Amino acid sequence: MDCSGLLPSSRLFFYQNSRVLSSQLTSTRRRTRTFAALGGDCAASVTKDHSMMKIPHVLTVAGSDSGAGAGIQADLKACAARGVYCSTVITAVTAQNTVGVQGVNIVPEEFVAAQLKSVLSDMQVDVVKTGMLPSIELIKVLHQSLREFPVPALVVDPVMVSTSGDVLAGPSIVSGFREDLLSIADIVTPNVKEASALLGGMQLATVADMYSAAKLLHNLGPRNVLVKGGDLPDSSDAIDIFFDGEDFHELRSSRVKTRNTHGTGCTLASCIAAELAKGSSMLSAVKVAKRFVETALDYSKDIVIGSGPQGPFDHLLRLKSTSCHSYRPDAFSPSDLFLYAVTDPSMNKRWGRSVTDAVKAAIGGGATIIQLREKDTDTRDFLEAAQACLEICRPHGVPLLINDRIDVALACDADGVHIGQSDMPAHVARTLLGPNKIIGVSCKTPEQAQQAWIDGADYIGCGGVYPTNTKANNLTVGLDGLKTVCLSSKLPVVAIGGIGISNASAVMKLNAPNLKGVAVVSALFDRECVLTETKKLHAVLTEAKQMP
Ligand SMILES: Nc1ncnc2c1ncn2[C@@H]1O[C@H](COP(=O)(O)OP(=O)(O)OP(=O)(O)O)[C@@H](O)[C@H]1O
Ligand SMILES: Cc1ncc(CO)c(N)n1
Ligand SMILES: [Mg+2]
Repeated sequence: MDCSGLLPSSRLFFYQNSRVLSSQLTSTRRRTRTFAALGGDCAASVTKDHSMMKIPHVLTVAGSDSGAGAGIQADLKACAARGVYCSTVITAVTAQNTVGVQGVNIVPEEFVAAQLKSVLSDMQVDVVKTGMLPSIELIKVLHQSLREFPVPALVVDPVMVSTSGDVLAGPSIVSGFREDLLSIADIVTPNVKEASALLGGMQLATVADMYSAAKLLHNLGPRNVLVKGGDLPDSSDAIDIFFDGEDFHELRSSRVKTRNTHGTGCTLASCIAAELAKGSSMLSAVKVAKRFVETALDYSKDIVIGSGPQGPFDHLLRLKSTSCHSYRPDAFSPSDLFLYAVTDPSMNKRWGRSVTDAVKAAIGGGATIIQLREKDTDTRDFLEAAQACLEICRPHGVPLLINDRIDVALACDADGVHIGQSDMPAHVARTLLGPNKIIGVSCKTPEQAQQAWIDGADYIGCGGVYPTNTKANNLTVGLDGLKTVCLSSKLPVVAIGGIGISNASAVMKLNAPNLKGVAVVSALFDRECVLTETKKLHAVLTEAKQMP
């Protein structure tokens, strides 16, 4: 199919030769035989407007993996994880899973050409990364497109054999790589089997062989070579050999013990491309990419996806925290504020109990949300306490919030934070924590409540309602102040400050529809039996709720 039919011809003409040079790729040493980039015109004028932002852009030309561990899907995830835009030209659709490759359907040449033209004629691609190129004809199509639409850099991952041993591009492809792509590649990244195939079947069994292969491959024309040793037999480290034509670098990382290594090669190449698009030098791009793969493998070593011998890993380092053990279906429900327990290390110390025992007892008594307020606790101890408390809270579906410390909340993947007026602004916390975490803000006035809403908070903590010893120099707002804040905001409110069994009912009788509960410290934790006190308070609140 001819894609020019899709565009008005004048527009197509307009787009031809539209290129913006970005990053230092263009200013670094480039051989004349690599693609010379053309100067700007219409697209350049767009990016000259300083209110517009040029986004680093990788185009991957690769195959689809239905299991989404490798190929196009790995490339998209790797670029997303590295903060780079990724467009996609699909060369083949594979039926693939953790067992192996069950089928390959090659996309017709004309349609690969059409995809290439669509992307390259319009979008400002910084780096093209190639993966599965299953026929010599497709290599020719790519070569031709890159002539027509030059790009600043080309990363060639010469995909031939997957780690599962399945052939993704037959031996006839070798001449295509050698004749058309290697000479224009800024880097080529074969695994040991692919390096062997590109070198006519050379034996590659040791690290020394990888050095020799890197040198011989460099003679075929790429500016840099990375021979990847992920599949090197009998090696306890994951060793890759980088050669830039002058110096060798032996890049080592510890070998992560995991079955989840499907797509490491695609990910590594995409990550190299992403770093280049951001302006990195080649060696630092390769080092960052290798560290990224190692980190992602280590994070994902225990996850189970599929039943075959080789599983995918988690590029975004997110899946474990949303697994069935720890997933709370609702990010935040205002009814969680009903009986809000706030811990205090000095009270726990006074009564000789650990924070975990305190949290267990509070949940046992009916607390609906827990806030860890570990003032003056070392960061390391705070994090350990938070991790231990999360293990208690999660099975009960009780959210755990961290007071003040966004870093601790992020580190332990807590359910959210509670922040005061002098802590980090709520909108910054929201950016750091993402859309799903709970953010509560202490407010004493309608203005502060308004700001909390604007900043994306989930609830307001309003107080001190009554005088309290827990917080020094705390201004008491009283029931009137609480009511004013409740009426001024759409956000759910929890009342705090000097509230206990004797006065909780009076607070709830305020009858503001968005007043959802009370937060308590001393009334639960400065007592001998947390369980009993929590139960009593729960009963009082339940009764108050039932009153007309
Ligand atoms: N178990 C592991 N632990 C740490 N790093 C690894 C491991 N396995 C592979 N790597 C690294 O991952 C990168 C990709 O290497 P590998 O040799 O597996 O590529 P590949 O065979 O092309 O991958 P695939 O075909 O699975 O996409 C290399 O940097 C390699 O060192
Ligand atoms: C589509 C595709 N590309 C690359 C690889 C290499 O891992 C794979 N398994 N599948
Ligand atoms: Mg591998």
